[in-house]
Amino acid sequence: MKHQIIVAGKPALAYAKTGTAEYLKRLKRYGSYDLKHIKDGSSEDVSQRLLEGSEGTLRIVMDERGESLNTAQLTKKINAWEMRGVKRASYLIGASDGHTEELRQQADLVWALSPLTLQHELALVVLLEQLYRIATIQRGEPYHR
Ligand SMILES: C[S@@+](CC[C@H](N)C(=O)[O-])C[C@H]1O[C@@H](n2cnc3c(N)ncnc32)[C@H](O)[C@@H]1O
Repeated sequence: MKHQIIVAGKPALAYAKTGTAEYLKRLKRYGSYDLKHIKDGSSEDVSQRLLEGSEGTLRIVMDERGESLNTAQLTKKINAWEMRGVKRASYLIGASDGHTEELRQQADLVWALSPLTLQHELALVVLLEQLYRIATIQRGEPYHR
């Protein structure tokens, strides 16, 4: 399965840029993980861009109100999607005002990394670390303990 991560707004925080670059570099060994930044704006505009950008893919909407899953549960879900023949998944990170209800309704999964509201670039780094962790679990490598 190919993974694309779409984030609203340009990268601005130095620590997040470093973390993002580190996990994207690590993920290269494991498959296709593409990061796209889209223009920031109102919740409605950003959600519309996220909807369009993820057209035809499995949609995972990142949102603190979503389902709380541990890493093993997420790994199982990704394995099941791959078994079902899903070719592309999109992980959608919103802007300061969050996602519209319409976008949440169009999601295959609304996933909360935690019940805390995270700055969107920090949410991106946590998401990438989890995707890396899941990729190592799928390969049977010892990163996850
Ligand atoms: C600053 S947050 C937006 C908060 C906004 N007040 C809301 O109601 O959603 C920006 C984006 O970061 C992501 N995000 C923040 N915290 C998250 C969490 N705990 N789990 C998953 N995604 C999160 C979401 O995609 C969110 O749209």
